[in-house]
Amino acid sequence: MKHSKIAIIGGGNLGAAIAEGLLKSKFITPDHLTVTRRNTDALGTLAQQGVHTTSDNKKAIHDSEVIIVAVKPYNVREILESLKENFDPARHIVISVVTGVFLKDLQGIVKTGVPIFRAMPNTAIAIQESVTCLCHQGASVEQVSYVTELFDQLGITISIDEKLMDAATVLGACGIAYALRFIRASTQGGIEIGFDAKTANLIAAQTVKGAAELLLKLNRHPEEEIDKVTTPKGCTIVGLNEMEHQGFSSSLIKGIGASYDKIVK
Ligand SMILES: NC(=O)C1=CN([C@@H]2O[C@H](COP(=O)(O)OP(=O)(O)OC[C@H]3O[C@@H](n4cnc5c(N)ncnc54)[C@H](O)[C@@H]3O)[C@@H](O)[C@H]2O)C=CC1
Ligand SMILES: O=C(O)[C@@H]1CCC=N1
Repeated sequence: MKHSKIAIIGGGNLGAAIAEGLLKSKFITPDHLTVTRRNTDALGTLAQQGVHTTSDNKKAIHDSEVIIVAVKPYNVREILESLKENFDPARHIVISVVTGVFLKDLQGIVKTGVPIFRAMPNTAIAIQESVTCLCHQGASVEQVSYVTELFDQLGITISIDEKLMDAATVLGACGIAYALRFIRASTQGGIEIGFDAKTANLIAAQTVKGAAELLLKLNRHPEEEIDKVTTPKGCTIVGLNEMEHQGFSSSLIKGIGASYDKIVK
């Protein structure tokens, strides 16, 4: 599978981000990658790098072995059903990043026998910093290893039970927006206490990056690192406690629950 050609059906926010990440990682050369979209003008940046861009999904599938489906959940059935006869179970694998659409549903709309993966990355895949949760049905050991290697190039990959895929969507994919909102709020606070917006944003973003790296690189628990910052009677604990009085952790937990309910209910 190593030198397989890849087609991304639906070069929108996530599909284009996956393409960018694949190119940056050099997992694939531009001439082995096709990205489709109804309006291909929006794929100009990829086309300039040598990626095939087209609105012809049938040709994209014909020219590729690995088909990444990145269209909206309400479009996926109609699009895949119209392409059913273009799949060859002996040649193709499908990777769906579509939220809330189960392997068993995909199995019913993709041609019988085609191995199917569900992947849940986030938009940091464009810079090879995604966390991608993965599950599959009907794939060989070689295919699983290929797909894992593909997403490993684009961040970290975690193999999960499909029943956790909705939770992965919320924590990992929606999580990018939650984290960015935290940075935006920090920036606004930073401006109130004296920084210009650009400097405040830089300090807030690098601080979040540093905090995350303390956990990822040193394998620490958040509270262990928080203890090191909270001087007794100091300013950090006063700020943190005020945030908690205002519902900081509670609002985040409730927001995660609300996002989850939106997918599953
Ligand atoms: N945006 C995100 O952060 C994440 C999105 N997802 C999932 O990925 C999927 C795509 O999401 P987005 O990229 O945000 O949506 P999007 O709307 O930006 O992208 C979908 C693209 O599909 C294209 N499209 C529609 N019909 C088509 C057709 N017949 N042939 C080819 N292309 C067609 C649209 O023009 C659009 O560019 C969704 O199912 C979403 O739930 C999953 C994880 C994260
Ligand atoms: O908000 C959404 O529906 C999609 C799923 C994960 C990220 N964006």
